[in-house]
Amino acid sequence: MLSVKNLSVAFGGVQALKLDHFDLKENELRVVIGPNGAGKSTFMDIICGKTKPDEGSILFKGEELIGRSEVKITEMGVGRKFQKPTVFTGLSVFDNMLLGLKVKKDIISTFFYKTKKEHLDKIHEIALKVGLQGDLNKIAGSLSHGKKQWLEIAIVLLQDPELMLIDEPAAGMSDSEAEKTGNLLCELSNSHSVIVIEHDMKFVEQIAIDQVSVLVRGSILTQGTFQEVKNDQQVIDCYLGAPDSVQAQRSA
Ligand SMILES: Nc1ncnc2c1ncn2[C@@H]1O[C@H](COP(=O)(O)OP(=O)(O)OP(=O)(O)O)[C@@H](O)[C@H]1O
Repeated sequence: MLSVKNLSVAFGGVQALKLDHFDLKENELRVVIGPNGAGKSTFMDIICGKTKPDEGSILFKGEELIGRSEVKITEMGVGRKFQKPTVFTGLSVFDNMLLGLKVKKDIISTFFYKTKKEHLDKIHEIALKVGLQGDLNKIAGSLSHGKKQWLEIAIVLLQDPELMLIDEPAAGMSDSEAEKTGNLLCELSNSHSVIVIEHDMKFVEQIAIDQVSVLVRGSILTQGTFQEVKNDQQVIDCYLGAPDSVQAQRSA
């Protein structure tokens, strides 16, 4: 599904990413963890075309992503959810989802657009999937932080992505919202490939049904099951044992 080779980028002389290789299988859920500044968001920014790397290759279903625009990469089937919700807070949940639909958006099509039954069905199906079926008429700005995040995930799903990139989905959520989000991500991985960046190790444990990759100073330090990674002395030294890690804060 995704094959990354020799990917690197530096910002003003600071090497933000230097990945030898990174592979993701179809319908795999990969969690990427690592300290602040390790290059996790930069990695996702490069995959989705937001940041241009200095060198490297990213093959998505055999096609090169490097050099393509963000719009083209989205059209190819890569969806990105950023950490901070970016929904239109003055619009209803339904209207936010309608705007997220994958439909022709040139001026003529937009002017003559009428909501089609298949689009309505799709909005309702995805609202049900993310747990927003009872909130479609609510103003998005009135939703809890957790529900705003689910709306963001719904908007990504409306683009029919095959690969979903999800940045810190559980940040700022209550325990019950985080648990529901974890269940949703595991369910989504039955039909999508998913890469999740996360700091919260309790949440990582819930969603780490496949492999966890540990990124440190722009490179993969190690990769394995949750238990393998959690007990890896290098990971403890570089990340989990650090005084500012979420793990440390939770057990303090
Ligand atoms: N646009 C940019 N311009 C300059 N430096 C950048 C830019 N984006 C990222 N960096 C730097 O690249 C490095 C990697 O940052 P990145 O945000 O990818 O890390 P991260 O692992 O996602 O961190 P966090 O967990 O705090 O979100 C950091 O040193 C950061 O300051």
